[in-house]
Amino acid sequence: MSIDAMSAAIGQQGILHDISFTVDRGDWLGIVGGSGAGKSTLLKAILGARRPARPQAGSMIFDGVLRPFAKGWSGRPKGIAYVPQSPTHGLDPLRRIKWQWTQLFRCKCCVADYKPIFTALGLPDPEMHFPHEWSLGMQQRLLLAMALVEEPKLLILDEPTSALDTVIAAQVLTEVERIARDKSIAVLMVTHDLALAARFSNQITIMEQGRIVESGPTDTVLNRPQHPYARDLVAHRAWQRAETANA
Ligand SMILES: Nc1ncnc2c1ncn2[C@@H]1O[C@H](COP(=O)(O)OP(=O)(O)OP(=O)(O)O)[C@@H](O)[C@H]1O
Repeated sequence: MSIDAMSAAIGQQGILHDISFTVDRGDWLGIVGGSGAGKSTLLKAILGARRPARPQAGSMIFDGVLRPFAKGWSGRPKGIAYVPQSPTHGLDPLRRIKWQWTQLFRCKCCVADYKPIFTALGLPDPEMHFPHEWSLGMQQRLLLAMALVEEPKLLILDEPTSALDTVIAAQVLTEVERIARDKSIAVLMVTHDLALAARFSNQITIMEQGRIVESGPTDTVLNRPQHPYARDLVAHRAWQRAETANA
């Protein structure tokens, strides 16, 4: 998948400016930025949303199809799976988990047996449970499982560890990494945590105020950041690691 020269605005206010990047199948691109950098807006545009920001220029190539952003598209393109930041945005609170799982197979063509992926992500059998009877972390893992069984070509993760403790987060993302590698899935992960992005991504893009300010292989971004904001992020990550090591 590649994005070329994309921009988007809310009314007269520019939100995204000249965004370009590529993520190939089997690769993992981490998009890192602070609050308000435009990360979620970018993901929404890729999924076809035209609100709150309206894409104005640029194009996306996914699965060999060129899509100009200005024309827009209705609905998430087939082959893209998306895990939202908040599990409450992805699950129906009034339906049992098993029912929601079954719907996946009615609506989409995906692998049928949930047990291997549930086991791999540390989830119990859903039995008769409703989403609120599972912790937020379990719900987030459930959404990951639902995304992975679609066997997408592109998996989009919006702050995938926000509801997970550090140990579970590492285990779950390591499992996602294994599955993505096995199935040649391209992963696009948005996070404010450079250390997390560095652990799983082979490419990193850093955004500030709607613009890409640094981009490249993870080692290069970490060892030779050029932009002042990227240098700050890298320095902060080193501080985080030192704190963790001293704890
Ligand atoms: N519904 C909205 N109405 C007006 N402005 C909005 C709306 N949603 C987002 N914005 C603005 O768009 C910009 C980008 O927001 P966005 O949510 O994409 O940032 P983000 O990088 O995902 O931040 P965070 O990490 O805090 O979720 C911000 O300046 C924000 O104020």
